[in-house]
Amino acid sequence: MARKTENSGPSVSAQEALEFHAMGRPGKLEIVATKPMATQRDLSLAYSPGVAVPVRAIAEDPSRAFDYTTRGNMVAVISNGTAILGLGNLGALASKPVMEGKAVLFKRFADVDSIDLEVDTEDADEFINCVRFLGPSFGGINLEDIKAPECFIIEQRLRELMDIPVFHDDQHGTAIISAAGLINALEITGRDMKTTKMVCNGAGAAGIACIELMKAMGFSPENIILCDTKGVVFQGRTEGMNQWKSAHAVKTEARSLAEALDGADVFLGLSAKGALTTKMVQSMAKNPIIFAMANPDPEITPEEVAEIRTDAIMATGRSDYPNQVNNVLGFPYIFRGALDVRATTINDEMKIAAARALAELARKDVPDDVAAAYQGNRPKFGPNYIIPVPFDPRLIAAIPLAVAKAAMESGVARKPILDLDRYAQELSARRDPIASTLQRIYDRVRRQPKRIVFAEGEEEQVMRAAVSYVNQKLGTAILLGRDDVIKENAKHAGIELNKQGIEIINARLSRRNGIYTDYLYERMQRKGFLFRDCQRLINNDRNHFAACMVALGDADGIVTGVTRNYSTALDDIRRIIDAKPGHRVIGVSIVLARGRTVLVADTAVHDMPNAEQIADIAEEAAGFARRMGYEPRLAMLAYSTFGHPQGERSERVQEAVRILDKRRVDFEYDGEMAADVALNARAMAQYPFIRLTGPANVLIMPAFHSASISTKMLQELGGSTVIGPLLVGLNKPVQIVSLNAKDSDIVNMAAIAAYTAGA
Ligand SMILES: NC(=O)C1=CN([C@@H]2O[C@H](COP(=O)(O)OP(=O)(O)OC[C@H]3O[C@@H](n4cnc5c(N)ncnc54)[C@H](OP(=O)(O)O)[C@@H]3O)[C@@H](O)[C@H]2O)C=CC1
Ligand SMILES: CC(=O)C(=O)O
Ligand SMILES: [Mg+2]
Repeated sequence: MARKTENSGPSVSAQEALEFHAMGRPGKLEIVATKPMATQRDLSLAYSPGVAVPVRAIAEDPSRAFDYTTRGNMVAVISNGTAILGLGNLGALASKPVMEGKAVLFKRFADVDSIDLEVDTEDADEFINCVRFLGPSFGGINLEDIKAPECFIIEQRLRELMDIPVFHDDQHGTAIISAAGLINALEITGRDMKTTKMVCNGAGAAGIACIELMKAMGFSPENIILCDTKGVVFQGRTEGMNQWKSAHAVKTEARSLAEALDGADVFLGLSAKGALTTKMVQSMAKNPIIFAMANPDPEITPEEVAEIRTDAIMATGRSDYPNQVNNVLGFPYIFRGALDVRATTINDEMKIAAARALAELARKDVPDDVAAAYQGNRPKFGPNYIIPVPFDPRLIAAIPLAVAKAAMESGVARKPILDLDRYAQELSARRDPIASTLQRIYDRVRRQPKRIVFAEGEEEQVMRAAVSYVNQKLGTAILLGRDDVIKENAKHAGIELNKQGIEIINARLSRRNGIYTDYLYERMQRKGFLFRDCQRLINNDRNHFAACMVALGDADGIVTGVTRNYSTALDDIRRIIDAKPGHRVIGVSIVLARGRTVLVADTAVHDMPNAEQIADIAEEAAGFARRMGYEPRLAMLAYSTFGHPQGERSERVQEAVRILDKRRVDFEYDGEMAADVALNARAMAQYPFIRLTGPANVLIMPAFHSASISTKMLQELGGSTVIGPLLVGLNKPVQIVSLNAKDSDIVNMAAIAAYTAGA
């Protein structure tokens, strides 16, 4: 039975939420140029006089706007803030964080560019008049958080006036996702749509759209009873009615929700917390299907249902129970498919196709690389798994493909896709693997929380990271430092440390101090260290103390580095923690650039590795790539490609390749090659004998300096995100952040340390 999952979704404090939105550049998105803007020539092309040429071309043929402007991949998220989430009418400006949030989810999940527009009027005509003229700017319009019944009028009029998709997500997104869940719930309980009896509680934006879609899918209108605050919407009712409710009024003797539910198969809740009672659930048919989707609190909790029935299939809108019906499963992918065929609208066929594709995905076996998105529990189609989770990486290929196909078949695609297999591949390439990798890391740590030492516990960003670590239910955060200094600094920064899961340890006062000193002395006595040197290090140096904690099992991992440079911190740690037997300690950086992720090694440890060491680094990096969920394709990089031009440094890399050949390793690798050949399929095609099946996703650098210089340049000049270097190959999990690391970097590294601490 569906119960709240332990170590469920992250809980965040109000302070964290505000800091998240305020940090760096306020808000959640920025505009980035996709063309160079560096030279006079660039400016002449981008703006006057060059820009006049596409202007004329578009004036002659409007479809050219898709070739020369952002229109084809750009969606506006538009609201007037009259029904912000479940918070009510708080106005256009207050809705901006939600709309910015949707804009970035579009990008994150489906690589759709998006911008939020908040329109400050509650008058439907004014709103329509404002939005109707925006068509030239966008490929689609996502209306959001506009209250019923105005939302129906607004959407209907804009659909008539505009030749691009206009889609109110609170209506249709909800309808599509709940339809997908329902298709599967019916299948599991052996029901037929035509004869299934459904009661929908809530006759607003979501409720009305849901039952309209259900009817379009095959439910019999006479089997669906709609209820609102006044009870059943029956034919002849006059109180609290409007034309949208009237359209679904049925002939029935039932007047209350309780009466309507007697013997019903399905309850769809799109109303309010607590609207469904256990008594009503008791009266439903065998194997009842209960979707209690009110947010944030459902109409009835899964626990309440479980108390009285064991045969129910239960879904909610929340992430902390199985079967989450959430619109993020839909809108990015639905628009992706619609944009890719330049659809004029999102019609019922496309909605139904999305719902069916979503439903089908839940019935498929979950492959390894997807199982991780499910917190390591490989879900199996059944009552507790009727719908995929938002982080399921298969969604990006499955849903847009289905939507695009339906658009073509129903005649609303202006640019049909001829090669659908190729389209499916292009869709998969859009997925951002590191985001799902980090999510997987967080999810697993949540299931197996770990004690992580935050060695520089007196630093403000470290304290914030520790709080975030605990709030995200990743485990216990141990702050090393002087109790009074930590508390004073925390007070000054407004950080609340007084919570379960945060421990403060003062090395000098710790009862383990003597044991750690003995341990360090044992290891260092023949390396020129006196006992008193070791005592001083344990008392004064937090890295040494932290490393002893981990070495002797008092903690699971360490994160450090904000007050020491990388190599000093690593030297401190290496006095106490060795390499894993048979492994080499290396640094791997994860580089995310334009939706692409590559791992780069060795970015931390070996200054000028010899051929044997380069081969070891390659093996270590390939193993790490697999642990992160990538099938490695390694390029052994040099300034030359397959012998040209010749030089001693390239020969070393060639030798490393021969060593890997002899070792008969079980991953793809080749080299030596230059970075452009490794990363660019066209450049690679000039070498038909190459053994890589595609562009490399792991780059093995010939030396530390090239690794360090290139990753830092990518970060500073290329706008790439670089995570790491992550330390790989140590016997205990330790991660060292950079001197200027932010709290979010520190938490990521703490989570990675916890993840590599294993089960
Ligand atoms: N899980 C998901 O993905 C989503 C969930 N929702 C949830 O659905 C609910 C409704 O949202 P939305 O349609 O946008 O809101 P609207 O304001 O448009 O509609 C609300 C409807 O619910 C009815 N209602 C409210 N309280 C009760 C009650 N106690 N018993 C019966 N009916 C009630 C109202 O009745 P009346 O007409 O008489 O006022 C109205 O018909 C919210 O809780 C929202 O969180 C919404 C979108 C997505
Ligand atoms: C989920 C959503 O869109 C809402 O609650 O409004
Ligand atoms: Mg909404």
